[in-house]
Amino acid sequence: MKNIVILISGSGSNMAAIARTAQKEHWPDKLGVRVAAVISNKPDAGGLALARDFGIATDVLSHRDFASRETFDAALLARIEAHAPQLVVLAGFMRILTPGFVEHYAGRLINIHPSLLPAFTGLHTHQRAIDMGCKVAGTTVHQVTAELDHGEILAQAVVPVLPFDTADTLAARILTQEHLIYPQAVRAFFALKKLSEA
Ligand SMILES: Nc1nc2c(c(=O)[nH]1)N[C@@H](CN(C=O)c1ccc(C(=O)N[C@@H](CCC(=O)O)C(=O)O)cc1)CN2
Ligand SMILES: NCC(=O)N[C@@H]1O[C@H](COP(=O)([O-])[O-])[C@@H](O)[C@H]1O
Repeated sequence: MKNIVILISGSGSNMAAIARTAQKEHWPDKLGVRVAAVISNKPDAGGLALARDFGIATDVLSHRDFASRETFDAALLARIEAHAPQLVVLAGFMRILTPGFVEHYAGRLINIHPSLLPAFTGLHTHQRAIDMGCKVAGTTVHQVTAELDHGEILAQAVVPVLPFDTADTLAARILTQEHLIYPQAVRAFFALKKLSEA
């Protein structure tokens, strides 16, 4: 069985979209792939309850309990390794990961970012797009590298920015697209991996 570990910090709707797709498409039986665990750096992340509803193991490791990014990342890596993942998925995980952590998972660590990278790296992407007068916005699935939001782009989806959009209305429109492209990107990762091993 090939394991996926998903890291979250909040509501976990992208995690749930992946778990729901895995369930609906019978990934464990058909692909030999399963979501083995969901790990949050926030004890109150709503996504933890969602994961439990899917019968997925959950874990919490608060970054506040560590003196440095490096020590947090080392402890996080140990928790992830307990599930021996072939793929680590960041889904609303809101911590910048250290180069050592990223190096360990190079090529099998992905993220979804709510902008059309390379535009609007970092935070508050929706408001920044509105403030700039963008007519389109969107979301990007990318490989995670040490440089924030700069890894190889794997998938993107575009949405219109409407005249009276707020950050919340734009975020909701983007989220709908994220729930479609992220599960597809995860499935494609394993399909490509299978082809490369053939
Ligand atoms: N080394 C990398 N780490 C992470 C990446 C990446 O590409 N390389 N992607 C991010 C996800 N992300 C945007 O998609 C992102 C997450 C968090 C932050 C950030 O500034 N975090 C602050 C804390 C913010 C908070 O706790 O609310 C921080 O870590 O100090 C920017 C972009 C995941 N990690
Ligand atoms: N920089 C990272 C970032 O902002 N990620 C964004 O957080 C949301 C998570 O929602 P979810 O917790 O419901 O999946 C998603 O829109 C994702 O693109």
